[in-house]
Amino acid sequence: MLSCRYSDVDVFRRLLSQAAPHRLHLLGLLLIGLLWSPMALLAPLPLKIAVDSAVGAEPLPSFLGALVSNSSERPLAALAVAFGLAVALAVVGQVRSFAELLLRTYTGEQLTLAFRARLFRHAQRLSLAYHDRNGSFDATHRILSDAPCVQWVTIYGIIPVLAASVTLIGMIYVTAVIDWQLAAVALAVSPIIFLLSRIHSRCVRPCWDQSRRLEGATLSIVQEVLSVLRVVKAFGREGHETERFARRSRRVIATNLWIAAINGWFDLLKGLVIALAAATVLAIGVLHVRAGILSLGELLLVIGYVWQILGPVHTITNSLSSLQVAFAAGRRAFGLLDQSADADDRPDARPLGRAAGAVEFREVYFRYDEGRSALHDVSFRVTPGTRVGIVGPTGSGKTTLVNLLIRFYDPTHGAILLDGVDLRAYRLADLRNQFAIVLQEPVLFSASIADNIAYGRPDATHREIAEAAQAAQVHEFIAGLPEGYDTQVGERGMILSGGERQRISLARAFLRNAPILILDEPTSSVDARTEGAIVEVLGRLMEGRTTFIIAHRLSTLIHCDVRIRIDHGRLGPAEREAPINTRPGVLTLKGGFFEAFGGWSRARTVDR
Ligand SMILES: Nc1ncnc2c1ncn2[C@@H]1O[C@H](COP(=O)(O)OP(=O)(O)OP(=O)(O)O)[C@@H](O)[C@H]1O
Repeated sequence: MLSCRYSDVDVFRRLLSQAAPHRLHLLGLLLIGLLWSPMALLAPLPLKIAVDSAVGAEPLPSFLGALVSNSSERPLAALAVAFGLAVALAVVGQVRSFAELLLRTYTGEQLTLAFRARLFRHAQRLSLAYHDRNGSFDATHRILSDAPCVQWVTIYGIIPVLAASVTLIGMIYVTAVIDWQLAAVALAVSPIIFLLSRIHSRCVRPCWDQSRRLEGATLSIVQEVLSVLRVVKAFGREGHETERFARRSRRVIATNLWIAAINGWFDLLKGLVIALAAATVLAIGVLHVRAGILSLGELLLVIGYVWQILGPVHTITNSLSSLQVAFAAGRRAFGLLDQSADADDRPDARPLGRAAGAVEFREVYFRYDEGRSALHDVSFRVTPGTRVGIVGPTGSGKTTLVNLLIRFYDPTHGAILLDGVDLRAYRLADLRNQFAIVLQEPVLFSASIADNIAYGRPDATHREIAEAAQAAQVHEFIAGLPEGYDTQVGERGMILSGGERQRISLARAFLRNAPILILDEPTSSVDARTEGAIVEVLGRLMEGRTTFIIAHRLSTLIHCDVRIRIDHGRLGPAEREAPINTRPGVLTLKGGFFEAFGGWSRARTVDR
């Protein structure tokens, strides 16, 4: 499993370095947390003063004794001191909590945002093969649900543990000064509690890993169904999908129940140890009061401190066990981050300005993961500006061929050359800049029409956007909309018709002005009338660009110079009627090697 190879220490170390840029905020939080320590030490004091000096006849503690000179006023003054101290402690405590809440929320959100952004950036760089294998929701879940682990570990893990540790030391010291025997009893439980916590963490760790994994898989059903809701509704499968979701959810519930049972058992054990310690302290304390070693107020003070000692021990052990869920999430997040990106640039990767557009496939073989071969010994060459139609039965490898050209995947064997250089030798970003893509199902984003057209060239001016829209014959339609180019198209452009969406994506390709054009069945989702208009636009778009157009309809191939056929991943024989256009273009076959030279005359092609 992708995420299980990291130890808790690895995850902890890496989360700390992820949080490092916010160390000042975290330090502030720690200081505010440490304020808790003196306040906890002072908390039982009003009760001691009230019992010993207001009810009883003990003098006030020396640092307060100077405030009261007349002994007849002492009970009243002691009561006033106890009252004032209780209110002051409560107010300071509330102010401290308020400041802590604000700083904790701010820092927590910043930490999560930074980690999410890092994961999101990396998820976009991962290969399509990774996303094909794991499903897109897997990454979504890691980005949204697992990224907060960075704040769980730092803000809800380390800081409470450090603050509680300091409080613990203070409490033990003060208790020991008052009555060392009671302090020793309280202290004796700590190792037992820590031991129980350690066993607890070991038991619960694999369960949390499983729970996070199952939760991701369950939520992926929601994502899948909502993204294809039209189909689900059309087939009336809402009930089935709900049941599928419920079935997976039941497994999550079972795992979480198991975790709750483990937590419950260990809490019970820890509670029992703590209760035994508190009862022992009470019994010894009462004996000490009877023996005159302690006053009643001091006993109450010590009992207060003993609870305060056990409180931090509880906080520390609880924080340590709840860190397990954070570590499980961290393992998943780093599992994603450690996947190597798409296609990493070689150290000596060469820059590429604007390619001429000569493309060569040289004995290319390709298979997806463990699957069967998708391309088999494909070799052909086209000169710049050649318009290549790609035909073949469904599943024959047409899309795979263009996916390799864009370097969505690398060939398993062989090479693809652009302008005579292996694609892998170029900087990936520069290489991808050479392409404009128009897909069968146009992809629009939930933004304005202008933003959608400028997607491939965000720096384009309004005028350039309008010119591209004119070239794609969609300007008039856009101009007629109440908000024109600022019209928001909704999620995936759903407020527009298929033909309108396709023209906008053609405008995007015009604006991109790339030397190589990839068209994947660009007319298959529109009606015959729209198709005619789009084919005309395509003709202009292809001019001067090396074009690969996948099509089933012959009418879409009308502007092609050559046509190649793929069958079961192999390049088929040349199509006799291939060069449909009058543009110079020719096909030759040399054994298995298929070439298309734009410079040859059409006459020779026909003669062949
Ligand atoms: N992501 C993938 N993972 C595994 N196998 C895949 C993947 N994509 C495609 N294939 C397989 O590779 C082969 C070629 O698929 P490809 O999509 O290239 O065919 P195509 O000719 O474009 O089909 P169509 O005309 O139906 O779009 C098919 O057998 C297909 O099942």
